[in-house]
Amino acid sequence: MTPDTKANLSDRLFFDLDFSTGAVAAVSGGSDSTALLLLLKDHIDRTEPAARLLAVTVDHGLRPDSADEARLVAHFCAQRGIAHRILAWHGDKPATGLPAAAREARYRLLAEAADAEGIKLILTGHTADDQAETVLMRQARDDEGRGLAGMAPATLHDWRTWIVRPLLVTRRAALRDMLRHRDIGWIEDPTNVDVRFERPRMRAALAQGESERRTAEALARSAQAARERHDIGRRAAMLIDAFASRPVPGLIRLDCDFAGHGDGQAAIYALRILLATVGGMSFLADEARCAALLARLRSAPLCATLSRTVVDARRSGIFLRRENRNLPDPAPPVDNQLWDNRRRVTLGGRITLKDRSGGLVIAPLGAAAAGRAPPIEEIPPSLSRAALAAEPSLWSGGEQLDFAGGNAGRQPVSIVPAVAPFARFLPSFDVEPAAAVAALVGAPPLPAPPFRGQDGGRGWAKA
Ligand SMILES: Nc1ncnc2c1ncn2[C@@H]1O[C@H](COP(=O)(O)OP(=O)(O)OP(=O)(O)O)[C@@H](O)[C@H]1O
Repeated sequence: MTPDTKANLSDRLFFDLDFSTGAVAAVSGGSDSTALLLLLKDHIDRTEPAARLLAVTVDHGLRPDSADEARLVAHFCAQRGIAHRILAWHGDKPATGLPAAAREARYRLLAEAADAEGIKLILTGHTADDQAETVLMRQARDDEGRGLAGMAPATLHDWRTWIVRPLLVTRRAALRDMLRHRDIGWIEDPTNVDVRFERPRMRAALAQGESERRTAEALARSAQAARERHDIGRRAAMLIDAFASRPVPGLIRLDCDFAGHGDGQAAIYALRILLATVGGMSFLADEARCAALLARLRSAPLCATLSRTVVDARRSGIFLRRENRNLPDPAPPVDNQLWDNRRRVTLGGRITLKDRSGGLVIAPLGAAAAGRAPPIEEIPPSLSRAALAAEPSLWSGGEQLDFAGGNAGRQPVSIVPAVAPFARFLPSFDVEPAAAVAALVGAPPLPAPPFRGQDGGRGWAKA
């Protein structure tokens, strides 16, 4: 690859990214993330030399060589004048679900590194080959639905840091050619060929013939599924805007007409998101069960529970509230913790030693305190009280200080609503319904998107 085409490539990959707060590049030292770092450095040097660039390597401590590999990346960065940090994953490593736990820890550490520098953008080196593997793995698991969209071009982490995958449209072979041309080596992670794991198995299977055709087909399928997923999210957001309201914290009311709306598919998607939000679930409510519930809601009053949410349909509306079971036990507030997945807890600067040493706890408001809440017009008091009882409240020595529906901001702890299924990871496909639900439940608005202007063909949904 000539220097000229390299410049073209980096411009095409990064031209629309907002580097105003800088960027963290997630670099494992493999070919993809090494290429990402070089192209990014080249782009920033040429177009935005004042923008900060920080490379971060996570040492998962899962292989004997991992610390040495992280130091190799540090050396590589030092040679090029790129700031670099190594972050180690401490703590217990689970016996099952290790790749998923490692990924969670990796994104948490990357986000902490970005936060510490005031950076709002993290870039990873996922390629078109990774995307094809993801789609084929999901297909092999019989996930024929919207999961076939694969990885989103961007994902919002913890409702505040964007993780962007600018290489998602670029083939690994092209990146490796670029590295070879510049005489730059990379680390081969032995886990990538360890067939005990699903992805290496898929990679090996893909390499066994017709790989180009199968990859191209998988990518086309993914692009189509991404369009469909964005579209249904947009329609679901319209229904949420039009039919849902929040009479009191913890209680969502849907107009009865929602159940009979002509766009049944979007109504099911909206219901899946709303049930997960109200129930504090990190994944959407089951599609088939929501479809059945919606059908029943069309014909009769009912009271049912799904996704930890009580669905109480009456003539005056369809009401959703968190069921009163399995609420979190009273516990001292922890910074950036999700309480019941429904509230984000942030410790303010004014928190004192006494507060920290056990004086403060977060616990459900409970039936007694909820019973004292004033009635709300047109809302059956039994419903609003049951919803309020499951809301978090701040207590000190048995005395109730405030609850999340009140003016919690004046307390040393802020407890703000979160959109449970998207609170940790929000794929860009779902920004429209996430924004609609955030407005509904009083969660903070979404941060500005990571792309400037048009989406550069990434399938990005503008919030
Ligand atoms: N140890 C690491 N340190 C920093 N970044 C990493 C590390 N491992 C992976 N990454 C980042 O994640 C990208 C994808 O890596 P890889 O495909 O190995 O991870 P994955 O677990 O399959 O992906 P995902 O994290 O989305 O599931 C890399 O290109 C790199 O940007």
